[in-house]
Amino acid sequence: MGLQRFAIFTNPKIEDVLESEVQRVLHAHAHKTEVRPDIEGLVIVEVEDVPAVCDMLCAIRSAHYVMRLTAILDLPQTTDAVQALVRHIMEDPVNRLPDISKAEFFRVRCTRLGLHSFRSHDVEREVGEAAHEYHKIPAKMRGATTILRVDVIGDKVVLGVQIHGEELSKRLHPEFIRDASIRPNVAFAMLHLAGYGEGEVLMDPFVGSGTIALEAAVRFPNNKIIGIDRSDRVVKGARANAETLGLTNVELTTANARNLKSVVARSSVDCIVTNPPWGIRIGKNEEMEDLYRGFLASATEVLKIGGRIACLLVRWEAFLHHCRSSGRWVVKMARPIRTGELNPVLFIVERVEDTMWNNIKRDIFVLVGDARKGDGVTTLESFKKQQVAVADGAASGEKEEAGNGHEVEGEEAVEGEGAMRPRRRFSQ
Ligand SMILES: C[S@@+](CC[C@H](N)C(=O)[O-])C[C@H]1O[C@@H](n2cnc3c(N)ncnc32)[C@H](O)[C@@H]1O
Repeated sequence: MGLQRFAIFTNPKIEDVLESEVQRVLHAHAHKTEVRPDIEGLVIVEVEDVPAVCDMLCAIRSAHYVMRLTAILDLPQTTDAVQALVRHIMEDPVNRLPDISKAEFFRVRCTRLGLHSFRSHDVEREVGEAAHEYHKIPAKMRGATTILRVDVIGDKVVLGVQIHGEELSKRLHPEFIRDASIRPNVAFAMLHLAGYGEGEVLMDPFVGSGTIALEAAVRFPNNKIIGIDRSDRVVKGARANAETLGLTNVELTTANARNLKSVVARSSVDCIVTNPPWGIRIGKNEEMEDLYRGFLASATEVLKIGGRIACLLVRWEAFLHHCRSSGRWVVKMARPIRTGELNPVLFIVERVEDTMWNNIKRDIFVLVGDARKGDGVTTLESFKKQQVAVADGAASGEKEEAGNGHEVEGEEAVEGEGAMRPRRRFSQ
């Protein structure tokens, strides 16, 4: 049984998510996986060429598309780069031109990332003409099931034959898609990075065409998934997508993301995964800030303690500011994900115990105790007085003693049954 190399593309900066899914899905069949640091978005897998392998690869949800890999070439650094590339391919067509000899029709697709003096369309046209000349097979723009790929990523060119028709990441929008929709493979990565799992209630308060909610509903058919959008038209479109896909575990409702309590009970949601409006074309800074502040305040009410928000944002400063200043959130991750020409940042924040507690903790000390259990803390003023007493105790060398005996590192809140004691000086 021979080995075959496949090139799998996703959005740049989530290659690690793709690689781990490839390893899980292909399991023992994958001999080697490789993330190429010089080619953004690419994972290469060397795999046993068994019949089921293509089906397994097409089931990978963090992939945009998969190709049987023919060659990786350097892009000629000349003014006629596309023509020079075609000449280079045709010097050794057996090893460089993807094999489409059995196709009835074909078309060439090019994804281009980086700064170049040509367009994707130029590559598609020039390589298409050369392949047609060589294989004597007609090209067809619509309906061709054989897709020869020539992807230009920076100064590298990846050549191969796509092993499926439509892009895998077009799977969730059979009826309706918005301009602002993200791809399902990005939705998969957001859910994965948020640690969303079996049995958890998920909410997307800016659901749009439903990408994130539908992706979660496919993966976790027994979970409860709630999608909200303020537009009736959009909610109808997302419902149509869910119905066509036969998904029955998604509730889609018209509502405002600033008032999530109108849809779900307090502390009933485990995870919010969403991409709110980015305010690229419209939306003043203040409007976006106001929206993010309102959404975070509302999320605070419906999310359980320990629950997470995964939020993909372009103008993220206001979101981060509100997270930090409220004291209710701990930032777990900030990771840019390339989507088209933009680099939005995926924030993952976790809902932590108590506002007053965390604000004060940030100022001076982490204290042992739990305000909710009535450890003598009722108001901000009384809490501050205790701080002074505690600080005095620390200065005089009073011994630390945690109620539950757990050592706590860094910024984590300290929980326990014991009296409030100074644990660790804080700097932020
Ligand atoms: C960027 S789109 C979401 C796209 C979605 N993730 C998808 O893949 O289709 C943002 C959505 O938020 C909705 N929206 C804007 N403000 C809102 C608000 N205050 N409450 C609820 N939805 C809102 C818009 O109608 C829009 O559909």
